[in-house]
Amino acid sequence: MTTYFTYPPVALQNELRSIAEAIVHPGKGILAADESIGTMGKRLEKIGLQNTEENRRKYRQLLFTTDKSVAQHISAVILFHETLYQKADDGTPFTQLLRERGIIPGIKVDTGVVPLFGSEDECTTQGLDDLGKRCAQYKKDGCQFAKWRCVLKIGKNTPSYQAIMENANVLARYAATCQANGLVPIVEPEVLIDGDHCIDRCQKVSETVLAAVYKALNDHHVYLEGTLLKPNMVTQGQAHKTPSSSEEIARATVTALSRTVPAAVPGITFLSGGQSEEEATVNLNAINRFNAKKPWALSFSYGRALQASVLSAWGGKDANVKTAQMEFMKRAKANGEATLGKYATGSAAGHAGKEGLFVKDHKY
Ligand SMILES: O=P(O)(O)OC[C@H]1O[C@](O)(COP(=O)(O)O)[C@@H](O)[C@@H]1O
Repeated sequence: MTTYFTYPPVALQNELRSIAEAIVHPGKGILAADESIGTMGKRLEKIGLQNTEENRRKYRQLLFTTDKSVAQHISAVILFHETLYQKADDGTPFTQLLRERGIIPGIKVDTGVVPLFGSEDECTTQGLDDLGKRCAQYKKDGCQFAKWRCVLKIGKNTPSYQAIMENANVLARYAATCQANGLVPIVEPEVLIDGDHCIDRCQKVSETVLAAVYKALNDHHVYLEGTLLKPNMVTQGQAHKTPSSSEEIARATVTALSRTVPAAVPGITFLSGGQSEEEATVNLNAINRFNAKKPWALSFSYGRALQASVLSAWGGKDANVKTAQMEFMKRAKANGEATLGKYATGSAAGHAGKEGLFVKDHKY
């Protein structure tokens, strides 16, 4: 086995590291607004809107024209390809709106999940073929980071060796390609919440998956200081009978991460994965309050848990835009406080309340 390789140039290392560190600045986290067209359709359907390009544009405009003070809690936004090139009503490109607010634009670069042949309904994520070319273009167009999501499922026999190894390797190839083009890769191996498993099983699966991911990142010479991890929190399955407390979730999550994620990684930005807005905030707060060795920033990269109240307050009506933006501010502030372990439970009641955001058998 050869261990020879060349380090990326120092200037590239510094650039990647400083982008990653800015994203996980204390008190801040990421808005994941990169829902693919299909997923966005499901969100819009809930408020009675058609999944048209114009409705998707109007919704993202609402988010990105929120008062500039939102940048006290939101450091970065993940965009979908279509959104990156859209403009506000007055012609201002969305990327400019974000930059004016001091928010770093990023881009989802995977092209979705596909089944793994011969597996028990497991999948891998595709999009590697022209990734280098797309990353180079996205960097020119103002993106500073990228995201790629892999999905692992807990079942009696899953995740399988095949799924763990394939997804770890594809994440590593993606991460290396991003770094070669000046983009910080957000590495997202999501262990789904679907199932009736207990929290211990989720912890063991998360540890096994993360250990494989970091082995693959090392094999592919990925510069860890210029990466971020976007994992699931360690929780019981959605259909498990007894719920875990936020302290139990914090203990299991921090334990799994400390066993597998190198200290060189600057930050861990959790996905919300179907938790309600309040649960996602309370659990992040508990994770940050949990007393243990935690060498990385622990923050958020929430999609549903930052947007459920915004969407329901908006309801597709121009007259509700300001109220919906207030909801966004409220959740951003609450999660910002949670990154510091300073969120007071229940202090940011939202329009969507404690509504569960889990989508059973969702085909990602
Ligand atoms: O549209 P897709 O590809 O299904 O993406 C699903 C969503 O999952 C995420 O990775 C995490 O979102 P949640 O916080 O809602 O779990 C988002 O970044 C993304 O929008």
